[in-house]
Amino acid sequence: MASVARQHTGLLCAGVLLGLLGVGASLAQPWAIGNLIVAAGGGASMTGPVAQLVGLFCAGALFSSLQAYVIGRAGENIVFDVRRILVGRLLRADLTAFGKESQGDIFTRTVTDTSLARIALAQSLAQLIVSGATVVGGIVLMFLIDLWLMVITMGCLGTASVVSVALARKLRKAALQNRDDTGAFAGGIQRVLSALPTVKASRAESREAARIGELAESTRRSGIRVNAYNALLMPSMNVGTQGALAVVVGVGMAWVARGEMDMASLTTFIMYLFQLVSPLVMLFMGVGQLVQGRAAIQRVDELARLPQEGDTAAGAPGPALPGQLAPHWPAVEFHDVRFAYRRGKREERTQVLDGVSFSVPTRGLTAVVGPSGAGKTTMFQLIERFYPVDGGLVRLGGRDIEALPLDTVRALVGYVQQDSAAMRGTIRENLTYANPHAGDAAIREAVEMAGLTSVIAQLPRGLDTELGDQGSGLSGGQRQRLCIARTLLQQPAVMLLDEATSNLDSDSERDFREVLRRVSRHCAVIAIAHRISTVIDADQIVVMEAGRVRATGVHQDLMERDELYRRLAGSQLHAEPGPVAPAPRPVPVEPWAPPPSIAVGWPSYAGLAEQTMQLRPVKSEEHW
Ligand SMILES: Nc1ncnc2c1ncn2[C@@H]1O[C@H](COP(=O)(O)OP(=O)(O)OP(=O)(O)O)[C@@H](O)[C@H]1O
Repeated sequence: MASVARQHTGLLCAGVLLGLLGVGASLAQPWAIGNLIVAAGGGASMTGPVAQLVGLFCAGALFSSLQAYVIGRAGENIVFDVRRILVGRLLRADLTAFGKESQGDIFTRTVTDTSLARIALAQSLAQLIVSGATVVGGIVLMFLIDLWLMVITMGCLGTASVVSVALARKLRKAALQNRDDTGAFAGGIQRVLSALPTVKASRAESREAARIGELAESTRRSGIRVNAYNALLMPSMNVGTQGALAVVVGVGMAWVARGEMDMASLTTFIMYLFQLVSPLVMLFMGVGQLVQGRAAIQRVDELARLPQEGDTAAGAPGPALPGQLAPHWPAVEFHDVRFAYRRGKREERTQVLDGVSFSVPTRGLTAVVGPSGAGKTTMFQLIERFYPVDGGLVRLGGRDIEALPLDTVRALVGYVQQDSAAMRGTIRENLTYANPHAGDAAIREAVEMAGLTSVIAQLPRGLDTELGDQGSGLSGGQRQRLCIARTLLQQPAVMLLDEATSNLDSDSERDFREVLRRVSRHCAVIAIAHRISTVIDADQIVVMEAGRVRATGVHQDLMERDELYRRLAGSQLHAEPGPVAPAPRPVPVEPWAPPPSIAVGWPSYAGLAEQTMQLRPVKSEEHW
């Protein structure tokens, strides 16, 4: 934050300069009043002193309002830059580090803490400088009027300052605690709001209300502590100035009575003392705000230091587009890959992949099956390079993915996640998310391929229908197909489908198998499937168990030689109603011709759609 603030030094300095000019105008006012008293007492013309006074009033008002505007503007510029940088760093954050943070706390740091930091960096800092200058200027002028009255004043104010500094220290600690408590409260709210149906279905409203109530209570307690220290800070200064005023008036009047001081000097001194009260209060208010702001700045800086995805190959030269994936290399290869997740602040390791090796050809359907927790999704996340491998090698088109720019890896690989992530926004925005330049014809065809045409036709605003958070407004199956269409529009070289058929009924699943077959003629499709029937005719099936590849082969082959596969397939194929699954049929792989670029890497959608038009129209939403 400090480095961002430094970029706005010009505006900040201009604000401070205007403030100092305002200070000069205010400090000259008692002197002008002194002149007025002398002129009135001596019977001289008062026009000059009155004009002086009016000029100083106007200049003071003008400079202080200009200062407020300029400083406010600098503050907004600083917070804008900080938020822009923060958002960029959050979106590029390393997933392991990101996963350790509470999203509610991240939200609080990005929105509220940046605002508090703005107040501290711009307003409070300027207030401190300007008020400090007023106090110092006032003290010097008072010193010139009378040394001993000044010593009395400094004694009272000094005592009050010692108390105030001690209070400011305590205030900072309390403010930091309060910011952390507010972050935890926001995290609690975010946690339940993102799972509201689960909360209701589990009848956990009261429990959650109590839990969040406790977080709110902690925030209240630390907030009260902040207020208490804040409340003590200003009066401690006020007591000092009031004490000084009482002593100065008493002693000064005695000196005037004895003829040791003239009335005009005492009046000017007292006016300076009065003038000190407000800047002193502002000074300590500024200290309070700055102290609270420092706590916020500390939290913003911590967030900005979130580790980033390492793009070791960001500037690496060389081929990057699908058209340049060497045809003689497999699309994806795993060589003895080992990987462990790191959990919690202590980075405890959970070994998930333990020497995984297999390869996927540039065309055709590869299915990955295995019991829950075997590491199938993790494998996909490594292909997307969400995490670096701990050992071994993942290759894409024959190249180590660590040596490819991240952007290229993610352009080459399309990923339909297990939980079908859709977002708030229109259906069109969701569809074109990975390819914002997709035209209407391409959208229509991707929608047709994913079997969404009739669903969208029934919506009043069609593609422009707004979806709620996480794509609410569509059924689970429709959301899943929306994500498939989105990935189709991306035209990837490798398409990863994680349980993409889990929400489809058996008729729709049959149609989807047909789509898979079509798509797999144009790119490598890797599909995780719990339903063996979806991938029974895959060109290759990889059986995973406990982080290892147990066997690879085609259905019939695996039925004969792998016990786990036989068990998985046997229980499902016998348990599932409907027609017996067809015998494995190798997919005819079309001769490969390297497409020139990602944009044209796929054949025209028209061709693909023509072959898949026979997708069964959806009769009702329930069927999906
Ligand atoms: N972000 C994470 N942090 C820590 N451990 C994780 C994380 N994600 C997954 N795991 C662990 O890794 C293991 C493998 O998970 P993964 O999701 O890859 O399994 P899977 O085979 O896809 O399971 P399923 O078929 O149920 O989706 C599990 O034991 C899980 O607990």
